[in-house]
Amino acid sequence: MATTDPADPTNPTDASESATATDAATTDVVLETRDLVKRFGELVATDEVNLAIERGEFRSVIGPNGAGKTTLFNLISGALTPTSGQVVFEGEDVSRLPPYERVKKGIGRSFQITNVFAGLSVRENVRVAAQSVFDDRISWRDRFLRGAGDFDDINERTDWTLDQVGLRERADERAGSLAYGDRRRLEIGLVLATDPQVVLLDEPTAGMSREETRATMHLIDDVLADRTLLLIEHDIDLVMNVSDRITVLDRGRELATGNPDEVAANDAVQAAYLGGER
Ligand SMILES: Nc1ncnc2c1ncn2[C@@H]1O[C@H](COP(=O)(O)OP(=O)(O)OP(=O)(O)O)[C@@H](O)[C@H]1O
Repeated sequence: MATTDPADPTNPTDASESATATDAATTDVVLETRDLVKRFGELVATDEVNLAIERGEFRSVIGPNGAGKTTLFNLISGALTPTSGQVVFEGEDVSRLPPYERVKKGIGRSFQITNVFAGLSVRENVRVAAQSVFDDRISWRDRFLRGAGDFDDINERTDWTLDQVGLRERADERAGSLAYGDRRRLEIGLVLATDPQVVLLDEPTAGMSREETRATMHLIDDVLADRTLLLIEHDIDLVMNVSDRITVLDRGRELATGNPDEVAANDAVQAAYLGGER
Protein backbone atom coordinates (compact mmCIF):
# COMPACT_ATOMS: atom_id res chain seq x y z
CA MET A 1 0.00 0.00 0.00
CA ALA A 2 1.02 3.61 -0.25
CA THR A 3 3.83 4.54 2.04
CA THR A 4 3.21 7.72 3.89
CA ASP A 5 4.55 8.45 7.28
CA PRO A 6 1.46 8.18 9.44
CA ALA A 7 3.24 10.03 12.23
CA ASP A 8 2.17 13.38 10.93
CA PRO A 9 1.14 16.36 13.02
CA THR A 10 -2.59 15.65 12.82
CA ASN A 11 -4.02 15.26 16.25
CA PRO A 12 -6.46 12.38 16.00
CA THR A 13 -8.52 13.70 18.86
CA ASP A 14 -8.94 16.99 17.08
CA ALA A 15 -11.89 16.75 14.73
CA SER A 16 -10.47 19.26 12.29
CA GLU A 17 -7.52 18.83 9.97
CA SER A 18 -7.15 22.57 9.58
CA ALA A 19 -3.84 22.32 11.44
CA THR A 20 -2.46 20.21 8.58
CA ALA A 21 -4.02 22.46 5.98
CA THR A 22 -1.85 25.30 7.21
CA ASP A 23 1.15 22.99 6.93
CA ALA A 24 0.50 22.56 3.21
CA ALA A 25 3.68 24.47 2.42
CA THR A 26 5.84 22.04 4.36
CA THR A 27 4.09 18.76 3.51
CA ASP A 28 3.24 17.55 0.03
CA VAL A 29 -0.51 17.99 0.09
CA VAL A 30 -2.13 17.06 -3.21
CA LEU A 31 -5.78 17.53 -2.31
CA GLU A 32 -7.47 19.73 0.27
CA THR A 33 -10.94 20.63 1.30
CA ARG A 34 -11.23 23.96 3.05
CA ASP A 35 -14.22 24.65 5.27
CA LEU A 36 -16.25 22.61 2.81
CA VAL A 37 -20.01 22.87 3.25
CA LYS A 38 -22.87 21.27 1.32
CA ARG A 39 -26.47 21.95 2.30
CA PHE A 40 -29.51 20.24 0.93
CA GLY A 41 -32.21 22.62 2.14
CA GLU A 42 -32.06 22.51 5.94
CA LEU A 43 -29.78 19.47 5.97
CA VAL A 44 -26.05 20.07 6.26
CA ALA A 45 -24.59 17.00 4.53
CA THR A 46 -21.00 18.31 4.64
CA ASP A 47 -20.23 20.56 7.56
CA GLU A 48 -17.01 22.60 7.49
CA VAL A 49 -14.83 19.67 6.46
CA ASN A 50 -11.09 20.35 6.27
CA LEU A 51 -9.05 17.54 4.78
CA ALA A 52 -5.40 17.59 3.75
CA ILE A 53 -4.48 14.52 1.71
CA GLU A 54 -0.79 13.95 1.15
CA ARG A 55 0.63 12.71 -2.12
CA GLY A 56 0.83 8.92 -2.11
CA GLU A 57 -1.40 8.59 0.92
CA PHE A 58 -4.05 5.90 1.22
CA ARG A 59 -6.88 7.67 3.03
CA SER A 60 -10.14 6.00 3.92
CA VAL A 61 -13.35 7.82 4.77
CA ILE A 62 -15.71 6.00 7.07
CA GLY A 63 -18.82 6.85 9.04
CA PRO A 64 -22.37 5.69 9.70
CA ASN A 65 -25.01 5.73 6.98
CA GLY A 66 -25.85 9.29 6.02
CA ALA A 67 -22.60 10.66 7.49
CA GLY A 68 -21.83 12.48 4.25
CA LYS A 69 -19.19 10.24 2.67
CA THR A 70 -20.69 10.12 -0.81
CA THR A 71 -21.52 13.83 -0.70
CA LEU A 72 -17.87 14.54 0.11
CA PHE A 73 -16.74 12.44 -2.87
CA ASN A 74 -19.28 14.18 -5.10
CA LEU A 75 -17.90 17.55 -4.03
CA ILE A 76 -14.34 16.43 -4.77
CA SER A 77 -15.17 14.86 -8.15
CA GLY A 78 -17.40 17.73 -9.25
CA ALA A 79 -20.72 15.89 -9.31
CA LEU A 80 -21.80 18.51 -6.74
CA THR A 81 -20.69 22.09 -6.17
CA PRO A 82 -20.21 23.25 -2.59
CA THR A 83 -22.54 25.63 -0.80
CA SER A 84 -19.37 27.24 0.56
CA GLY A 85 -15.73 26.37 1.03
CA GLN A 86 -13.25 24.99 -1.46
CA VAL A 87 -11.81 21.88 -3.03
CA VAL A 88 -8.15 22.55 -3.78
CA PHE A 89 -6.19 20.20 -6.05
CA GLU A 90 -2.46 20.73 -6.57
CA GLY A 91 -2.86 24.20 -5.06
CA GLU A 92 -5.66 25.20 -7.45
CA ASP A 93 -9.25 25.87 -6.44
CA VAL A 94 -11.25 23.39 -8.55
CA SER A 95 -14.52 23.80 -6.63
CA ARG A 96 -16.44 25.15 -9.61
CA LEU A 97 -14.98 22.98 -12.35
CA PRO A 98 -17.20 20.35 -13.99
CA PRO A 99 -16.29 16.69 -13.44
CA TYR A 100 -14.59 16.15 -16.81
CA GLU A 101 -12.25 19.10 -16.20
CA ARG A 102 -11.29 17.60 -12.84
CA VAL A 103 -10.60 14.25 -14.50
CA LYS A 104 -8.29 16.02 -16.92
CA LYS A 105 -6.48 17.66 -14.02
CA GLY A 106 -5.96 14.28 -12.36
CA ILE A 107 -8.91 13.50 -10.10
CA GLY A 108 -10.20 10.06 -11.11
CA ARG A 109 -13.21 8.24 -9.76
CA SER A 110 -14.04 4.58 -9.87
CA PHE A 111 -16.93 2.31 -8.91
CA GLN A 112 -20.52 3.12 -8.01
CA ILE A 113 -20.53 5.55 -10.89
CA THR A 114 -19.80 2.92 -13.49
CA ASN A 115 -19.32 3.94 -17.04
CA VAL A 116 -18.59 0.67 -18.76
CA PHE A 117 -20.20 0.52 -22.19
CA ALA A 118 -21.45 -3.05 -22.36
CA GLY A 119 -21.76 -3.07 -26.15
CA LEU A 120 -18.21 -1.89 -26.81
CA SER A 121 -15.13 -4.07 -26.65
CA VAL A 122 -12.82 -3.96 -23.65
CA ARG A 123 -10.24 -2.11 -25.75
CA GLU A 124 -12.78 0.43 -26.99
CA ASN A 125 -13.90 1.13 -23.43
CA VAL A 126 -10.35 1.81 -22.28
CA ARG A 127 -9.69 3.84 -25.39
CA VAL A 128 -12.67 6.10 -24.78
CA ALA A 129 -11.43 6.74 -21.24
CA ALA A 130 -7.88 7.45 -22.41
CA GLN A 131 -9.16 9.69 -25.16
CA SER A 132 -11.20 11.78 -22.74
CA VAL A 133 -7.95 12.97 -21.19
CA PHE A 134 -5.32 12.60 -23.89
CA ASP A 135 -7.28 14.11 -26.77
CA ASP A 136 -6.29 17.60 -25.65
CA ARG A 137 -2.66 16.69 -25.88
CA ILE A 138 -2.87 15.83 -29.60
CA SER A 139 -1.96 18.71 -31.85
CA TRP A 140 -4.22 19.90 -34.63
CA ARG A 141 -1.46 19.03 -37.09
CA ASP A 142 -1.53 15.39 -35.98
CA ARG A 143 -5.28 15.43 -36.14
CA PHE A 144 -5.13 16.66 -39.73
CA LEU A 145 -2.38 14.32 -40.89
CA ARG A 146 -3.65 11.10 -39.34
CA GLY A 147 -7.05 9.51 -39.35
CA ALA A 148 -9.12 9.37 -36.19
CA GLY A 149 -8.34 6.27 -34.18
CA ASP A 150 -4.68 6.33 -35.11
CA PHE A 151 -3.18 8.51 -32.42
CA ASP A 152 -0.12 6.81 -31.07
CA ASP A 153 -0.23 8.14 -27.55
CA ILE A 154 -3.84 7.14 -27.03
CA ASN A 155 -3.16 3.69 -28.46
CA GLU A 156 -0.09 3.34 -26.28
CA ARG A 157 -1.99 4.45 -23.22
CA THR A 158 -4.75 1.97 -24.07
CA ASP A 159 -2.37 -0.97 -24.49
CA TRP A 160 -0.40 -0.04 -21.38
CA THR A 161 -3.63 0.10 -19.37
CA LEU A 162 -4.84 -3.25 -20.71
CA ASP A 163 -1.52 -4.79 -19.64
CA GLN A 164 -1.67 -3.20 -16.21
CA VAL A 165 -5.08 -4.64 -15.42
CA GLY A 166 -4.39 -7.96 -17.13
CA LEU A 167 -6.99 -7.62 -19.87
CA ARG A 168 -4.85 -7.60 -23.03
CA GLU A 169 -6.03 -11.13 -23.87
CA ARG A 170 -9.64 -10.07 -23.56
CA ALA A 171 -9.24 -6.75 -25.37
CA ASP A 172 -11.55 -7.70 -28.25
CA GLU A 173 -14.33 -9.19 -26.16
CA ARG A 174 -17.52 -7.27 -25.50
CA ALA A 175 -17.31 -5.57 -22.11
CA GLY A 176 -20.82 -6.79 -21.35
CA SER A 177 -19.73 -10.41 -21.60
CA LEU A 178 -16.90 -10.15 -19.06
CA ALA A 179 -17.01 -12.26 -15.92
CA TYR A 180 -17.42 -10.34 -12.66
CA GLY A 181 -13.73 -10.21 -11.72
CA ASP A 182 -12.69 -9.05 -15.19
CA ARG A 183 -15.35 -6.39 -15.13
CA ARG A 184 -13.81 -5.04 -11.93
CA ARG A 185 -10.44 -5.05 -13.70
CA LEU A 186 -11.95 -3.05 -16.51
CA GLU A 187 -13.44 -0.53 -14.07
CA ILE A 188 -10.01 0.01 -12.56
CA GLY A 189 -8.60 0.20 -16.09
CA LEU A 190 -11.03 2.96 -16.98
CA VAL A 191 -9.81 5.16 -14.18
CA LEU A 192 -6.14 4.24 -14.74
CA ALA A 193 -6.44 5.15 -18.42
CA THR A 194 -7.10 8.75 -17.39
CA ASP A 195 -3.72 8.89 -15.58
CA PRO A 196 -5.11 10.18 -12.28
CA GLN A 197 -3.03 11.66 -9.46
CA VAL A 198 -5.82 11.03 -6.99
CA VAL A 199 -8.29 8.17 -7.28
CA LEU A 200 -11.62 8.21 -5.48
CA LEU A 201 -12.68 4.63 -4.78
CA ASP A 202 -16.32 4.42 -3.85
CA GLU A 203 -17.02 1.11 -2.12
CA PRO A 204 -14.97 -0.95 -4.58
CA THR A 205 -15.81 -4.19 -2.82
CA ALA A 206 -19.54 -3.63 -2.28
CA GLY A 207 -21.44 -6.89 -2.62
CA MET A 208 -18.30 -8.99 -2.96
CA SER A 209 -17.39 -12.24 -1.33
CA ARG A 210 -14.30 -12.38 0.89
CA GLU A 211 -12.31 -13.89 -1.96
CA GLU A 212 -13.41 -11.26 -4.50
CA THR A 213 -12.72 -8.51 -1.96
CA ARG A 214 -9.19 -9.79 -1.44
CA ALA A 215 -8.59 -10.03 -5.19
CA THR A 216 -9.92 -6.51 -5.82
CA MET A 217 -7.82 -4.98 -3.06
CA HIS A 218 -4.74 -6.77 -4.40
CA LEU A 219 -5.45 -5.39 -7.83
CA ILE A 220 -5.87 -1.86 -6.45
CA ASP A 221 -2.63 -2.29 -4.55
CA ASP A 222 -0.85 -3.56 -7.67
CA VAL A 223 -2.10 -1.07 -10.15
CA LEU A 224 -2.82 2.09 -8.18
CA ALA A 225 -0.24 1.91 -5.40
CA ASP A 226 1.74 4.89 -6.70
CA ARG A 227 -1.34 7.12 -6.75
CA THR A 228 -3.06 8.94 -3.94
CA LEU A 229 -6.10 6.92 -2.95
CA LEU A 230 -9.28 8.01 -1.22
CA LEU A 231 -11.55 5.14 -0.26
CA ILE A 232 -15.13 4.96 1.00
CA GLU A 233 -15.62 1.57 2.56
CA HIS A 234 -18.00 0.01 5.05
CA ASP A 235 -15.77 -2.98 5.81
CA ILE A 236 -13.89 -1.75 8.89
CA ASP A 237 -11.40 -4.63 8.96
CA LEU A 238 -10.41 -3.89 5.41
CA VAL A 239 -10.11 -0.17 6.13
CA MET A 240 -7.90 -0.85 9.15
CA ASN A 241 -5.64 -3.01 6.98
CA VAL A 242 -5.13 -0.83 3.95
CA SER A 243 -5.24 2.77 5.17
CA ASP A 244 -2.40 5.10 6.03
CA ARG A 245 -4.94 7.38 7.64
CA ILE A 246 -8.66 7.30 8.24
CA THR A 247 -11.13 10.16 8.41
CA VAL A 248 -14.32 9.51 10.33
CA LEU A 249 -17.39 11.52 9.39
CA ASP A 250 -20.54 11.79 11.45
CA ARG A 251 -23.55 13.84 10.42
CA GLY A 252 -21.46 15.76 7.93
CA ARG A 253 -18.73 16.68 10.39
CA GLU A 254 -15.20 15.39 10.61
CA LEU A 255 -15.08 13.52 13.88
CA ALA A 256 -11.45 12.42 13.73
CA THR A 257 -8.52 11.77 11.43
CA GLY A 258 -5.55 9.61 12.26
CA ASN A 259 -3.80 6.36 11.56
CA PRO A 260 -5.83 3.17 12.12
CA ASP A 261 -4.67 2.69 15.72
CA GLU A 262 -5.36 6.28 16.63
CA VAL A 263 -8.82 6.21 15.12
CA ALA A 264 -9.69 2.87 16.72
CA ALA A 265 -8.69 4.27 20.13
CA ASN A 266 -10.56 7.53 19.70
CA ASP A 267 -13.39 7.90 22.24
CA ALA A 268 -15.59 10.04 20.04
CA VAL A 269 -15.27 7.56 17.18
CA GLN A 270 -16.08 4.63 19.42
CA ALA A 271 -19.11 6.38 20.83
CA ALA A 272 -20.45 7.50 17.46
CA TYR A 273 -19.49 4.64 15.27
CA LEU A 274 -17.29 1.71 16.07
CA GLY A 275 -19.14 0.73 19.20
CA GLY A 276 -22.56 1.74 17.98
CA GLU A 277 -24.97 0.21 15.55
CA ARG A 278 -24.80 1.06 11.89
N1 LIG B 1 -29.19 15.07 -3.53
C1 LIG B 1 -29.57 15.08 -2.24
N2 LIG B 1 -30.66 15.78 -1.84
C2 LIG B 1 -31.04 15.82 -0.55
N3 LIG B 1 -30.39 15.17 0.44
C3 LIG B 1 -29.30 14.46 0.10
C4 LIG B 1 -28.84 14.38 -1.25
N4 LIG B 1 -27.72 13.59 -1.26
C5 LIG B 1 -27.52 13.21 0.01
N5 LIG B 1 -28.45 13.72 0.83
C6 LIG B 1 -28.51 13.56 2.29
O1 LIG B 1 -27.27 13.97 2.81
C7 LIG B 1 -26.88 13.14 3.90
C8 LIG B 1 -25.54 12.51 3.60
O2 LIG B 1 -25.72 11.56 2.55
P1 LIG B 1 -24.51 10.74 1.93
O3 LIG B 1 -25.09 9.88 0.85
O4 LIG B 1 -23.43 11.66 1.57
O5 LIG B 1 -24.07 9.85 3.16
P2 LIG B 1 -23.13 8.55 3.18
O6 LIG B 1 -22.24 8.69 4.36
O7 LIG B 1 -22.50 8.36 1.86
O8 LIG B 1 -24.20 7.40 3.46
P3 LIG B 1 -24.18 5.84 3.03
O9 LIG B 1 -23.15 5.19 3.89
O10 LIG B 1 -25.58 5.40 3.41
O11 LIG B 1 -23.92 5.77 1.57
C9 LIG B 1 -28.00 12.12 4.08
O12 LIG B 1 -28.87 12.58 5.10
C10 LIG B 1 -28.68 12.11 2.73
O13 LIG B 1 -30.06 11.78 2.86
